[in-house]
Amino acid sequence: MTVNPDEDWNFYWASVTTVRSIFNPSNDHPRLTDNQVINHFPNHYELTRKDLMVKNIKRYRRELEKDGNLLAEKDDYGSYKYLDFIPVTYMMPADYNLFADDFRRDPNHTWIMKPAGRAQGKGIFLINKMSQIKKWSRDGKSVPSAAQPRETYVISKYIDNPLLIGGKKFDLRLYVLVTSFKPLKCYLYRLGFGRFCTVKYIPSTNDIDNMFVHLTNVSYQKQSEDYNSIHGGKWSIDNLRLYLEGTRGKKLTDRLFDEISWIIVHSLRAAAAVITSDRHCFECYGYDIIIDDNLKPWLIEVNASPSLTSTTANDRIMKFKLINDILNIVVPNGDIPDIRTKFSNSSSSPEVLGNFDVLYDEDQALCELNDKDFREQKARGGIVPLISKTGMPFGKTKQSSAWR
Ligand SMILES: Nc1ncnc2c1ncn2[C@@H]1O[C@H](COP(=O)(O)OP(=O)(O)OP(=O)(O)O)[C@@H](O)[C@H]1O
Repeated sequence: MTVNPDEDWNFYWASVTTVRSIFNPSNDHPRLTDNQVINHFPNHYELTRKDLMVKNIKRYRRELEKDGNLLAEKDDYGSYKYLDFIPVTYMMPADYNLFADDFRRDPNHTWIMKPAGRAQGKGIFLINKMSQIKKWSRDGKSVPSAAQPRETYVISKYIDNPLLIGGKKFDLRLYVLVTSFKPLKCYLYRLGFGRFCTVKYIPSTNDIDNMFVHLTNVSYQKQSEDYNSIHGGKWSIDNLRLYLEGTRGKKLTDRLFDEISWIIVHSLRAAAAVITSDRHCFECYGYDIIIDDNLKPWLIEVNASPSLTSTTANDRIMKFKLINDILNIVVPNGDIPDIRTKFSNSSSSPEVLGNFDVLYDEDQALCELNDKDFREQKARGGIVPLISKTGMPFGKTKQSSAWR
């Protein structure tokens, strides 16, 4: 759809395709006015395409490491101590040799192949033999041409020890609103949920073709004959949290949710270096997180257009609230937006935040670090000040307010 941004609108909830067209410099669109806000950043795909997200997080870690930043410290096995939150991932076919080396070192591990730019579980498959990837490589060779180049895939280490509830695998769908990347300001929604598989998880090598066991996407699970349309295979974060506190204890549960906040903030910081922080833009991302049975969270993917369709009555209420709460933050009081004072007036008061909590506000984080703390941190190796409003480093020592 082509849209003339000069039309009479102030707030646009657009598809990613429309946004691409609006920000495409070769299109003949007039510039957006100061009174127009839109729901995607121009190059959001730096975070929301699977391959680019991984590339940017890897670059972010490398840069911190080069700066001698303590955040990029590694353990004795060479893994990042604090920033090891994405499964080992390679681009295919570009990184084929690197992947092959890794595969040979640990030939019993299962890997998951995913087309970089698709969604809803489409085109995903699991492999645990080198012959399977060779076959994929051979089959693809006949297809690509200059006009239709080969689709990029990512291949990631499969998290084969997911935390199970009732014997089933699940992941978390969390909503994160970003109103600015530079400085970074982001909000976390309290009403996320767990999305469960319909079939019990059996970590057997024979079962790698049954995607009802392995993929938690609702769009996929809906096709299963075991799909329950009353609860839709979803469980609220509050209930999940209660369950985890009951089974694993409060301390470990708090730490898990702190680590999830940590992952979100650092993935956004990684993207902030390359995303155009256009002041007309805000974006609500759908974060997909898998928790393993050691209660370690892993970032699987960030979606630019998380589904707003509802599968159950509760879902409909939650999504209604989500849209309402986003609107209250980005268009406070229903006033005409003005990007010169973008979302600045009231966007942190509880009435405006609704079910959102400010997760990270770079402006505030920097201001609230007093000189002494800052100098001490610098002296300890130039650590980037990533400090919550309470003065505590995010995710490491105190439960962030977003989950209370
Ligand atoms: N490394 C992994 N380890 C274990 N499970 C994974 C891994 N990567 C993906 N999955 C499973 O596969 C599902 C689909 O993966 P992913 O979200 O990356 O693809 P998608 O098709 O883009 O889905 P979406 O519709 O959420 O955009 C995840 O929800 C998760 O259940």
